[in-house]
Amino acid sequence: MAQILALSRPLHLWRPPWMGLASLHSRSMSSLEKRARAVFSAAVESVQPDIVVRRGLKRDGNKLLVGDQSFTLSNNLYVVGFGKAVLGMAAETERIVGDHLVKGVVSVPQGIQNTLRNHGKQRMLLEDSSKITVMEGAKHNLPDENAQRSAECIQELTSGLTEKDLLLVLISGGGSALLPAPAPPMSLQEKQDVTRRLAAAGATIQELNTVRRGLSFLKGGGLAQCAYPAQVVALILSDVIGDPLDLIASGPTVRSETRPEEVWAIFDRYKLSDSLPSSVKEVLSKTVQLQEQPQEFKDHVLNIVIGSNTTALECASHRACELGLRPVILSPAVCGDVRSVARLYGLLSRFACSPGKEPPPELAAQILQMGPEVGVESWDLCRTLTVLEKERKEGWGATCLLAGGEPTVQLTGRGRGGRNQELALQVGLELCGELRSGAVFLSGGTDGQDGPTDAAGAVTDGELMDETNTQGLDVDSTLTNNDSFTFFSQLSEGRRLLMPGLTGTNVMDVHVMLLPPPAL
Ligand SMILES: Nc1ncnc2c1ncn2[C@@H]1O[C@H](COP(=O)(O)OP(=O)(O)OP(=O)(O)O)[C@@H](O)[C@H]1O
Ligand SMILES: O=C(O)[C@H](O)CO
Repeated sequence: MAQILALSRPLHLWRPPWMGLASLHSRSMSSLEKRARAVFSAAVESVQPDIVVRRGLKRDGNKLLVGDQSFTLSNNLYVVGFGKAVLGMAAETERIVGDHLVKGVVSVPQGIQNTLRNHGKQRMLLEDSSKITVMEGAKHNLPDENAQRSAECIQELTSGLTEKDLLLVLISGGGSALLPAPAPPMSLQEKQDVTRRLAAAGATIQELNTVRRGLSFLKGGGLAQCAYPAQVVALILSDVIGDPLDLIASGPTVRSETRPEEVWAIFDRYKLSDSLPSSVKEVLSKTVQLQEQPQEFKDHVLNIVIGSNTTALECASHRACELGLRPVILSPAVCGDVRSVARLYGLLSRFACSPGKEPPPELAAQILQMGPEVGVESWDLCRTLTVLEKERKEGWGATCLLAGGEPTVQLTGRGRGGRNQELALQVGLELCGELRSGAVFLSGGTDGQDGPTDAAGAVTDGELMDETNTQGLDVDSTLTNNDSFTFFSQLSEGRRLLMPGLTGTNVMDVHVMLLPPPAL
């Protein structure tokens, strides 16, 4: 039972008993902060490329077991892949089924082999004897000539397969830019310009990839079409909310019914329709005759998600239990503006930690009202509130609230930062209200990068403003300039930054909020 210290400060500076003096405070906070970081590390570890491939591919002699299906291996195996995590996926695939592998081609980000080597991630690299050709490209995540050559090699390999062959397709985030195949007569440059303008206009990944599918002959099921009549098995590491098979890397193995009018509607929404090259209009004017697929064509493709944000949160939850925390998963689909998401987390921390027998009655309604704004379903919010209420009453340990997704930031400045660092800062401000509950918040990108910075995210708590004011930093100008990386780099020598380095995986962002029990 925590020692109850006499309330020797004005109420607005009140701190719960477990925080006590500064030295005790830093120790208890470092304990909570260390555990938040450990939970995040467990989340990232659980979706490492080798681990997800081992989870998705089982070997039983000459049988390859994927999901509930079994495929016969007889030196008939081919591998293609494209995405930021695909090199590690290919390395593990070759360790499992390399004895039946004829050949393969993977399209991976420019410079990734050196980066992984420099990060000591040898397990994510192919052996010198590998039968898989590694092709690097798509610098800065933009489709370029190198990536186009990779796509041509992948197309050439898949187009030559027969019904006796088995094609493993490894797919992860960043795959769209690594498999560029503009439908003629569009040029790569024209496709690149359209993609860049749409992203700059604020198009969501769903909109972006719907357009990409409409303008590419390999996306939207085109790759599976090339491989027919070979058996296709796509192993997918999802970096899109809801794990939509037809949108992850623009669904090259998922036949999509992208109609021209869908694409035009997106161009109209972002006011690009009147400034498109004629080649785009020509591609979209070709009426795509979507014949009813023969059943055997549908049967020849198996798409399976082998890792996602949900996977990461479930493993984070187990780690939280091991660390003496009580986990509750809110949702893997958090989205919307970081300010709204921060507001939700602030309300949830008050609901869980405000002193007294019951939470303030108005909080539950305010929290439920925010659901649509941040992409969280009402039943997920109700379930979470029920758990938080129950844990208030039992109050034997801190609650570990887990969530994931991909919030957005309206960029108004030219500073250096990322959505995870900006979210952590905004939540820190929420936690600095009159209730100093001792809550700790962490937001991190599972790929180890947050925006164009070396940080994955940051950790904040109710002491943030005291620390900031003591060190003379200015939060308002930081937020106006979207300069969260500079802010956290300067604050306490950067100790609040999350710096795991390149992780080799990507299942969007993970949010961890540790909520100590309320004082009675
Ligand atoms: N200075 C900044 N402050 C806050 N957010 C920023 C800043 N610069 C960029 N961003 C946000 O970061 C997002 C890009 O994040 P990031 O580079 O981590 O890629 P991503 O969305 O994770 O995609 P991928 O899955 O390919 O890594 C942009 O959508 C932008 O909103
Ligand atoms: O490559 C892409 O399209 C994005 O990472 C979404 O999967």
